[in-house]
Amino acid sequence: MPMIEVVELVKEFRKPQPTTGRLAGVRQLWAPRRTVRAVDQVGFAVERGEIVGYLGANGAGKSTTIKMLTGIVVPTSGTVTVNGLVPWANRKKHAYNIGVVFGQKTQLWFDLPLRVSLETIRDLYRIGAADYVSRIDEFDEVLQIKDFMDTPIRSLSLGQRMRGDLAGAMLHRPQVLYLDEPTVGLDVVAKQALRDFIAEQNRVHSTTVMITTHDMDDIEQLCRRIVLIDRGRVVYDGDLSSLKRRYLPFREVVITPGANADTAYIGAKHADRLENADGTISLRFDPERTSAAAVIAQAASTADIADLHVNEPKLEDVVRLIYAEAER
Ligand SMILES: Nc1ncnc2c1ncn2[C@@H]1O[C@H](COP(=O)(O)OP(=O)(O)OP(=O)(O)O)[C@@H](O)[C@H]1O
Repeated sequence: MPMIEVVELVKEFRKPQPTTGRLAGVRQLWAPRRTVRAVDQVGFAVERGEIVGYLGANGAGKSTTIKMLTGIVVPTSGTVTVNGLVPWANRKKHAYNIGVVFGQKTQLWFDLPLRVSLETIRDLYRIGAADYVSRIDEFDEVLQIKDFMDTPIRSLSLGQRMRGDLAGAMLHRPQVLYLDEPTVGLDVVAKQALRDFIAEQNRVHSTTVMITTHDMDDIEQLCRRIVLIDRGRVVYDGDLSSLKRRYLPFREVVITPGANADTAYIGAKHADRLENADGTISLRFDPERTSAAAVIAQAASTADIADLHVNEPKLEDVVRLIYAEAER
């Protein structure tokens, strides 16, 4: 049985029609309501131990889906089971199965030191004293939370707070971890610590992870599988490399000609030739028709080459393309 199973999930909200002109804000209160379908027949299954990137443009329906998976929001129709439980119907039992981190807001007690927040979580989940100590030691190895255990949450830097939040979310060893924009606003060092921690929890404890993020490095480093939604519907579900191939099927060899090379002859079969402003020449090819090795060998036989490199499609470009399509 999959760890997370989502079938024909729908969530509709009633929203006032947008109003414009004078006193628009006040008139909005009486504006007729319309139904917005934030999540539209979404379905997917996640196996234990998978890390899935749940992606989509702003307003695509990511957070609403995660809220239904965590049990905070009840769907309009459709079913969800997480480790065999319906999240909104079995809230208490379900809470033991999941950990949640929202990058935008903390789950910890703002005025209390991290230590007190973690001890409160320990007591809420009835974690034994020895387990608590060993888990804090384990978390500290990557997150270095012991450095600021006695600082109130409100005085922590964002990076420290997020490390504390992750420790709090994983303290009861949940089977599933939901992360909503976990690295937003963090510096590179803090981002890396978070990613290392998530990868390690997944590797050591087979924690199933669902992550929404606009940070493509999070995805590249953590997720092999992507579920992409657009206007509430799943438009792609598969591995990262196929996603790149589907949206950016071309690769290119970029050649810097030698000083005396006759650039007019640089080319290769099954490759389109583009002259770049910096004097380099791109040979763009479809990997289904030819290979980088063949393109390089032919180009090298046509002229003297000073340097070359192969450009792989970047996830960032793929996602930019998809999000731009979604906005049209
Ligand atoms: N409580 C709510 N009441 C009314 N409409 C809502 C509510 N929550 C979400 N929506 C609407 O549902 C749609 C999807 O929103 P959602 O927050 O799930 O998107 P998202 O993909 O998480 O976007 P973002 O990346 O901007 O967080 C949007 O049109 C949003 O305005």
